[in-house]
This record gives sequence, C-alpha cells and structure tokens, in this order.
Amino acid sequence: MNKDKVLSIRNLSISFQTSAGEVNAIRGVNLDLYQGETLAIVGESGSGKSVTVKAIMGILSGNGKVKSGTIDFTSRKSGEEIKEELLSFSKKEMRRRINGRRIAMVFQDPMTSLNPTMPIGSQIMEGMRYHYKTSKKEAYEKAVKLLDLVGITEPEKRMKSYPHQLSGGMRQRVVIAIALSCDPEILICDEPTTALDVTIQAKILELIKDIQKKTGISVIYITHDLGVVAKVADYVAVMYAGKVVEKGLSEEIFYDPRHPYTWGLLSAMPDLDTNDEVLYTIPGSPFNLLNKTEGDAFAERNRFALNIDYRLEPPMFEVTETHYAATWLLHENAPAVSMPEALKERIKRMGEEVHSLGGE
Ligand SMILES: Nc1ncnc2c1ncn2[C@@H]1O[C@H](COP(=O)(O)OP(=O)(O)OP(=O)(O)O)[C@@H](O)[C@H]1O
Repeated sequence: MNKDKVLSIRNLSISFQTSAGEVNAIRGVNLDLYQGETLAIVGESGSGKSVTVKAIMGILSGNGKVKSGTIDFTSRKSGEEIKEELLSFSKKEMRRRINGRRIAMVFQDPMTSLNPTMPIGSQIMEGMRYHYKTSKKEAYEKAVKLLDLVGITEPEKRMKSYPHQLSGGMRQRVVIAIALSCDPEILICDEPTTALDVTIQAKILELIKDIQKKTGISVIYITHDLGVVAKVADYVAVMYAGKVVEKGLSEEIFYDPRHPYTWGLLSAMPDLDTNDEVLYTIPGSPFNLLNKTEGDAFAERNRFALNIDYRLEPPMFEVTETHYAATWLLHENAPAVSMPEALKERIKRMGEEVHSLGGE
C-alpha cells in the first residue's frame, strides 16, 4: 500500500503491577494508521484497546510499564515530515508537545472531560492559549468557528453556555471542538457515542467523518460496537487478550473474516436487518491476563481449536497484503474449517444490503 503512515506501533508490550501479580495487558501489538484514514480497534472489554491508546497519548497509569516496543509518529503539519518515537518522551514532554496538540482524544462521557464551572467557549480556547500562546481575540474567533464546524447553531451565543445547559449530544460536539482546537493530526475517539441515543450517535459519527473530509485528520476509534465500525472504519484491528488477532480493510473483516474470535464478534452483533437477532455469543469469559499464556489465549473459548492451539501461540498469517489473522486454521496443514453457516448467510445478507443501498 502506497499510503503515508501517521502512526506505526511495533511490538508493543505493556504490563501492570498489581497486588495480585503482573497483568500482561498488551502483548506484542503491531498497528499502523494512515493519513486521513480511520482505524477501528474492536474487542471485548479488557482486550487492551484503552491501554493501547493510552500508551499513544502518554497517559498510562503509574503502575503500567512499557516492556517493549516503539510508537513512531510522523507529523506532516509543518509541510515537512518529522518522525518522532513517542515512547522516548517523558510524560511532561508528551503533555507539552503531543497530547492535545498533535494527538487529541475524545472520551466516552463528555461530562468527565468538561469543566462544569467554566463556559464552554473558554474551554475551547484554553488549549490554543496554552499550546500556541494564541491571542485571546484569535482564540475566541477560532472557538466560534469550531462550534460552527461541529454543528452548534448560534455559536457566539453558545460560547457563554455552561456544560449543564447543553444536551448530551451537544456536549459531545463541544468535546470534539475542544479536541480539534489545536489542529491535531490524529483524533482518538474512545466509544464516543455509547452514552447517546441512536439517532444522536449516528449524527456524531457523521460529524466526525465530515470533519475528517474537511481537515484530512486521521482517526482511531476504539469500540465494542461493530455497527459503528461498519459505518466509519477504513481499517479494523480486532484485539483479544492484549493482542491483535486479526486486522484488515473494513470490507475484509466484515465479508471475509478468518479468525474464530472475529466470527464470534460478528455473530454476536445484532442483525442489521432485524436489529435484535443475535446469532451467537462467545462462550466463556475473557482470558485472565494475570496468567501466563501457553498456546493461544483464545483456545479455551474456541470451538474450532486445534491441538496445537493449546501448545503454541499462532503467528500472524497473511491472507492478503492488507489482511492478517493469528489463527492456526490458516496454516497450510490445518484441516479445512470455514465459518459457521449462519454467519455466512448473515454476511451474504449484509453484502446484499450494502449493494441495494448503492454502496460498494
Ligand atoms: N492501571 C491498571 N492496573 C492493572 N490492570 C490494568 C490497569 N489498566 C488496565 N488494566 C488491565 O489491562 C487489561 C486491558 O484493559 P483495557 O482497559 O485496555 O481494556 P479495553 O479493551 O479497553 O476494555 P473496555 O472496552 O472495557 O474499555 C485489562 O485486563 C485491565 O484490567
């Protein structure tokens, strides 16, 4: 693929010291984000999505330790390419140079990132004043423009509003305006819509897409919701027990998934047609990361597990130049196993729906 990489994570491993022992939260993650594209990171709770993005932002909690890996960030904002390795920065340097300024994050619950005692206008202006020493007048004008960009009507009037005077959807828009205030190159969205109702969720997703078109920003979504992924992602990484177990272009993950865990996630998703029919839930509970892995961490929950899965962790097998999955089922000597028939039917239906909507 001949595209510009903005972020490149290699062999990232992170653990946390806890009273119960060492939690191996991230185990050798490799991921890339390309300029102007959207990467969605999906997986059940505890799979390592948040820890991965916290490492990018330099906000890991105190008991976290990066055991290996690099995170290369290539900035093109100044017109020339500047490559920096984010893990080499101290927390202070990250706050001063990267966090909020080059890479910004939108959290799930807007109330936790908004200050209830400050008008929203001042909150949007704050980052520009801190990072760029922008004059008050200029920061004010830009804040008004940003409110307009995120679809808030009468932006000048709204500058003086306090968070409690706005609806949930409006607050999320304000949080997005704050995130965009320093013209970041990467926007990270942590489940930006789960606290909102379905129609407003869809509007926020559209808004981010629209902003992406206008600004060329690169976006990372972390979410449980494959419905969200289908709407927004160019590229999808599926995480399980601290590893990326499958990654590929969005259509490769939706129409030609290869990992039984991805089959499980797709089957567990409410049907796009009926909105409530769930084919299947993945049995068992997520792997306990306090334990040492022997073999594939997913083996216990995998009804397609082979003997080798209990002994050896599968490497990433290449499906296409853009699609990889870590399952022994892709080994040339593996028995032929294909996805469950019900899921095949569902995928076929999804494809037909997209065609009938005039999509790809
Ligand atoms: N500060 C911490 N101390 C100990 N363990 C932690 C800490 N932060 C995260 N973990 C562990 O790391 C693992 C990955 O957590 P993470 O929050 O990244 O999961 P997630 O996929 O984002 O889940 P969710 O969707 O619920 O946010 C979990 O087992 C979690 O318990």
